[in-house]
Amino acid sequence: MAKYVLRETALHLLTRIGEQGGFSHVLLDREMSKQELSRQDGALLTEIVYGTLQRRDLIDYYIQPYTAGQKKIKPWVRWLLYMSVYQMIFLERVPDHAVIHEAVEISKKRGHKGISSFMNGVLRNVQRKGVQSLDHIENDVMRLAVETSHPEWLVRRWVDQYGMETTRLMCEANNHHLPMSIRIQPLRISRSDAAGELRQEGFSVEESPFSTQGLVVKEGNIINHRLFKEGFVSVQDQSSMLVAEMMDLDEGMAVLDACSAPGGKTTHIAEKMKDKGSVTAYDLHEKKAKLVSKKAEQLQLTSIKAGQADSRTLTSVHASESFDRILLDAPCSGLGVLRGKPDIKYHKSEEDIYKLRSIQDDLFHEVAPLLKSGGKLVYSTCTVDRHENEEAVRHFLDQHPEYELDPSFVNDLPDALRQGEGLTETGLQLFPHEWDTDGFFLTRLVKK
Ligand SMILES: C[S@@+](CC[C@H](N)C(=O)[O-])C[C@H]1O[C@@H](n2cnc3c(N)ncnc32)[C@H](O)[C@@H]1O
Repeated sequence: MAKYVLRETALHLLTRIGEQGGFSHVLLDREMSKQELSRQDGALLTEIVYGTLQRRDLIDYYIQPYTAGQKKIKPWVRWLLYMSVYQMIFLERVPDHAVIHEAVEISKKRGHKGISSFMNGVLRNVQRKGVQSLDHIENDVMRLAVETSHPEWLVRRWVDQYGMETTRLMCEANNHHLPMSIRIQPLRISRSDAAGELRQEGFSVEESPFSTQGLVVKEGNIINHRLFKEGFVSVQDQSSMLVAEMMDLDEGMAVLDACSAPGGKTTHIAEKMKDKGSVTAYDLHEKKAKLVSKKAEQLQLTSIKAGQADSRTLTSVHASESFDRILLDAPCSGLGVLRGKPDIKYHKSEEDIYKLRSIQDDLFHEVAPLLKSGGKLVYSTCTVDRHENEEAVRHFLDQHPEYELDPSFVNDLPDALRQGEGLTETGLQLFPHEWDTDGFFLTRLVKK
C-alpha cells in the first residue's frame, strides 16, 4: 500500500475514533481484514493510530504555541496534525520531510489552501523550533497527566490509591504496545504445534507463563492467519486467561458465566472442562450474547448455552445452588485495557466508576444464592481501581457471611504472580507495567 494511502487511512480511522467514539481495536481490525494489508503496512498503520491516540493530549500540549492563534480547527485537521507530530517525534524511521509533505498533500486534497498552509506552518515550526517544554507545568500530578496523556482526575485517583511511583509506571506502560496473546483450543491443536506453525511463518512466539494454553505473539497480528480464521486459536490477553485457569474446573461441572460476551472466558471454561458439563452464559445484550454462541461454534465447543439475560434477575430463572462454579467478569470502567483501547481514557469519567460499582454490587448479590455450597465464585474486572475491585469484594463479603476468600487462591496462582506487587488479602491486581499484560483484577471466593 502506498504510504500516502496508508496515512489517509490512519487519518480516517483517527477521526472516526476521536470524533464519533468508534472503538480503536474494532475499527483497526476491520480495516486490516478489509484491505488485507501486508504485515509491514499493518504494523505501521497500527503504530500510527495507537501511538497518536495514546499521546493525543501530550501532542496537543506540545503544539499549543503554534495552534493557539487559530480560531477553529476542524476535527480532521487536528487529527492530521496530531498524527504527523506523532510520527515526527516518536517514529524515528519516518523522515520529517516525508511526513510534512504528505500531511500538506492530504490537506490540499481535503481542504482549501488556508488549511494546507496552516498545516505546513505548524509542522515546519515543530521541525525547526521544537515543541513546548513540560517544565512549564509545576504540579507533579498535572505534569504526569500531560506527559503520559491521561486525564488528570485519573492520575490523581491512581496516585491516591497506589502512590506516585506505581502510577508513573502504569501510565508509561499504557503508552506502549501490548503484545498480542492467543489461546489455543486444546481439543483441536497442541500449544507446541500452533507455536511451530506460527514460527515457521516468521512470527515471534513465546509460551505464556499465565496459562498452559497461552502463546504471546511478540510481533505481528494473526487475525488473518488460518489458525485464527479456522478456530484453532482465539485472541485473548494473558490476564484474561488467568480467570478460567483459576476457576478450579473439572469435567462435568455446571458453570454460570453471568457476564459473558464476547465469550473469551466462556469458551476457555468449556475448553478447560474438555467440553464436558455445561456452561450457562448470559449477557445483557441479545446481539452480544449471539457473539458468544458464534465464538463457541467457531471453536467447535458444544457445552455452552448462551442467551440474553439481565444477570441482576437470575434468581427468578435458576433455582438456588444450581452451579458448581460462577464467574462474575463484571462490567467495569476498563481502565486496565488502555494499551489496547486508548480511546477509553478520554471517554470515561470518575462518575462512571461509581455507577458501575453499583451494578457490580447488584450482580454479586444476585448470583450469590445460585452457587452450591462448597462451590467457587471468581470475580474479575479489567480495571485498575480499588473501588471496583478490592472494595467491591470487601462489601460483598460483609453482606454475605456465607462466603469467604478461598484460602487456596494464592497457592493456585502461577509462581511468578505470587510475588506481584498487586497481591493483597482480597485478590490479585495485575498492573499493566508488571507482566506486559492488561491491568486486571481477580479473586476467588468459596461458599461455606
Ligand atoms: C467485561 S465484559 C465480559 C467479557 C467476557 N467475560 C469475556 O471474557 O469475553 C462485561 C459484559 O457484561 C455485560 N453486562 C453488563 N451488565 C450486565 C447485566 N446486568 N447482566 C448481564 N450482562 C451484563 C456487558 O454487556 C459486557 O459484555
